[in-house]
Amino acid sequence: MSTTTAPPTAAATDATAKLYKWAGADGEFKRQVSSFRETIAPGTRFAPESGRYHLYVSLACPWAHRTLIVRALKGLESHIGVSVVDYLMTKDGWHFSSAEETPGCIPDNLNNAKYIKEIYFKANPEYSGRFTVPVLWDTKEQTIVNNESSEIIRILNKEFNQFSSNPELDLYPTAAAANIDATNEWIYDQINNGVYKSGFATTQDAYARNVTILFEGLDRVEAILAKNTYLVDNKFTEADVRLFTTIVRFDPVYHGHFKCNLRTISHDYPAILRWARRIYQMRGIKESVDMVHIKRHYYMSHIQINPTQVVPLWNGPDLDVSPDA
Ligand SMILES: N[C@@H](CCC(=O)N[C@@H](CS)C(=O)NCC(=O)O)C(=O)O
Repeated sequence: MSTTTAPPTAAATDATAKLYKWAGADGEFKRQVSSFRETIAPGTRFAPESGRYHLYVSLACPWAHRTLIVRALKGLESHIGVSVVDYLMTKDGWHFSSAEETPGCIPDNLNNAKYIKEIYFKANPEYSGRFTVPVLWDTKEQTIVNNESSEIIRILNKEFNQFSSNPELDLYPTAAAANIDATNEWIYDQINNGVYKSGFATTQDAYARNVTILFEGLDRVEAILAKNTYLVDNKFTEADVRLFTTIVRFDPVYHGHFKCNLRTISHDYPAILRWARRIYQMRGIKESVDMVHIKRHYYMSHIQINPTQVVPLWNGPDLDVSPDA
């Protein structure tokens, strides 16, 4: 098979053009660096307050899903509001729909935006990056505090304990911080972002390299979870949350849509499956998993890789089964 397939320039559709914008000239997908990187802390411009901050999320997006999970685990639902975009990403990006139009959606009742990009322009009229979710919005300063999920989950974990119904849960304990950071690094590169690097690769070489590295990462996780209940120090931490949102999408989406098909979680990774079931069954987590949004988003939005927009039937393994079964 050719390893140097050229982009179909003349016949390129809008969607195809977008795909090639995501991948570099070397065929490798490059994820943009997030641009709003403030934190929330007492005595600063962004002080912790109940009802002041708002999350803009997609139920489909694994990065946004992390923030919803931490919000639920920490019991912050009545202190931090949420708007949920439609699963379909159009050429103007994420947009809002009513719950009647698309069940699960929560329109933007704060800024009355129709598109997520309006939130970015409200925060910075000169903004020129991608319009990604999650977004942590400050209703007082009328700006975006942060749009990087890995930082938002640390903010939610630590800065709202006075309002939290579960303040004793610490997903990033100091004693485990170095191990969590080290684990996050390779799991992000090989797995969380690895599925995208496989699925959005535009050359055979880039795809084959990344999919191989991805499965080496999953094998490494399987070996850890065969001996441990959780990824780091045998305690449930943010490292587990960050991986969970990728694993829950793996068989129903990444295996087919992103061609990550060397193995499945269901059949080939029993320890990962057991771990995923344990997490899925924690309080508040299964309610955050919306397979309709997840499957339709990927299969219907990325028309450059699925032009028919047909969505496969299978939802992946049954995560309601007891992890000890
Ligand atoms: N680094 C960001 C990545 C967020 C991200 O890439 N979100 C995707 C959805 S899964 C998005 O909104 N993409 C829109 C775009 O790139 O135009 C984070 O972890 O928060």
